[in-house]
Amino acid sequence: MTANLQRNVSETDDLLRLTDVHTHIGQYHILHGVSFRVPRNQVTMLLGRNGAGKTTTMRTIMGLWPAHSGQVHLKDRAIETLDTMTIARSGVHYVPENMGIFAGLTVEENVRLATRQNRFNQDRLTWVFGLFPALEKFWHWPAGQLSGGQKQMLAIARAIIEPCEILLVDEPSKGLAPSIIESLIRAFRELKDADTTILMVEQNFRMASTLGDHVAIMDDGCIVHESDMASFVADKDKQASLLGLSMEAHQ
Ligand SMILES: Nc1ncnc2c1ncn2[C@@H]1O[C@H](COP(=O)(O)OP(=O)(O)OP(=O)(O)O)[C@@H](O)[C@H]1O
Repeated sequence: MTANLQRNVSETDDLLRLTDVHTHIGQYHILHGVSFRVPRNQVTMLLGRNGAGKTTTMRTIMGLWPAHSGQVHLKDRAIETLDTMTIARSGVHYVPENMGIFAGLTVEENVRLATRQNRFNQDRLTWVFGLFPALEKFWHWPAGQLSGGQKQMLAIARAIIEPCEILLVDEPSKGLAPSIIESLIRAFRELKDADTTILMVEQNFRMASTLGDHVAIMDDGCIVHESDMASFVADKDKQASLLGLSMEAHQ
């Protein structure tokens, strides 16, 4: 099957799709016509050098830095003109790079605040505890006292405590020890097995290549490559030319 044909067949099952998106931050034109797809029930990795525009893309999808032009489709619905709250309510949940947790509140309070009606669905909470047992253990601790890895787990738990269509996660492995990264990889794998669609920005190549099904590479505010992860991992020359030494643990 040719690449084009493959693309046409699978395009019908994109959960999220960006088409020619331009974003300005103040006077700066940051995204220059970004187009890529996030297939349903897959993990899509958004990779690229520092300053390529990955976080800006995530924030644009969430409406935090609205697109100046272009389209963002969630299934068949155009969401690029919606406000952030409406986008989140439509099922697009975001774990920002700074994690966005409240250090002075307990783990429980942090997760409770992320529920729609200030109460837990017990089955969902049990599922989250299964993914991140440390959160159950430290349920009544102030979030500020958690380790870096546990804070990341709390940030993800807040994003998945309510069912979502797609989870956006910005650099979850940043600053974490290898053993913690391995446990995050296991948790994301379980999420994926539970049919969660994920778009992730990641600097750790092992995490990106192990978890990713699909990959989009950014450079200077544009997408410069998009393919399935397996063929990108197999093409060492392409990795070197598009990513250089920008990723940790590059193989
Ligand atoms: N608030 C801002 N005001 C002006 N320019 C900004 C702002 N935030 C980001 N930029 C610029 O936008 C470009 C893209 O930044 P962005 O954070 O999206 O890149 P990134 O690929 O996520 O980088 P990194 O991997 O370092 O996090 C960079 O040139 C950055 O300097």
